[in-house]
Amino acid sequence: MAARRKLIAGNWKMNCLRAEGLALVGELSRRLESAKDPVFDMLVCPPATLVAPVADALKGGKLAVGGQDCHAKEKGAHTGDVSAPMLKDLGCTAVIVGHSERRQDHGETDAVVKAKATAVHVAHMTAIICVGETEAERDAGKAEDVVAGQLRGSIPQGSSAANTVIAYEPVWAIGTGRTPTNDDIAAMHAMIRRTLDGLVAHPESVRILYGGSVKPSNAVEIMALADVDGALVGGASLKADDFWAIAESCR
Ligand SMILES: O=C[C@H](O)COP(=O)(O)O
Repeated sequence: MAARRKLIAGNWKMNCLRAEGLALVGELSRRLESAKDPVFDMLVCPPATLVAPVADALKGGKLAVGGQDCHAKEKGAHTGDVSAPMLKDLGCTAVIVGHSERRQDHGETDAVVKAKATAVHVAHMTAIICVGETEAERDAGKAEDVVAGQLRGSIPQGSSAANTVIAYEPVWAIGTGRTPTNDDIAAMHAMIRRTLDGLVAHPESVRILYGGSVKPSNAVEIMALADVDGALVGGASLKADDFWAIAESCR
């Protein structure tokens, strides 16, 4: 099996003013730059308002910067939106697409997510494509079918480990303090890996992140599961100590 380097990604969502965000990345960057041979890559995805100052502060360093969303079009009359080339222009290397909060709050369908992921690829960045079932879907025994359907609908042709990361985030685990059992996470990640066969080149090389109430106290066991190649962290990514502890849980 191809070695997959862990990715610890922080999704700040709609949090942080400038001073807070710059202090957070200052601390994380200081730790990352002085870490000896870290076994993980680290990425922060600030709100659109902070991408430029954060990217400027981190320029040339190891801590990468990404966007939380982008428009599918390169430019045009789309008030309030941000395009993939605009994020690239600021120094982003990745963009989260299809987060369940976008799917729920903005009605984003798999087709929309696929178009956005395509835009990210065209702009030469990595698309972090999010998938995950609701609690009702899990209770109905449909979790794997739902996630497989989202993968088939959201992953563009031409995707590979070089431009695509999958993030499995059960909707009911986001910000709730609840997580699936380790067996359930491992089973879902294995299913995702199987489903990637035929959708991406070299599926064994694609990183599959787990997201949903990851914190220092559960990170060691979750990061050790087969086919878990890192984490997409929300709340705990806003505290340098917690986010760093999650990263250090990678072996
Ligand atoms: O993108 C991150 C996820 O939605 C997880 O959020 P959370 O760690 O606050 O549960």
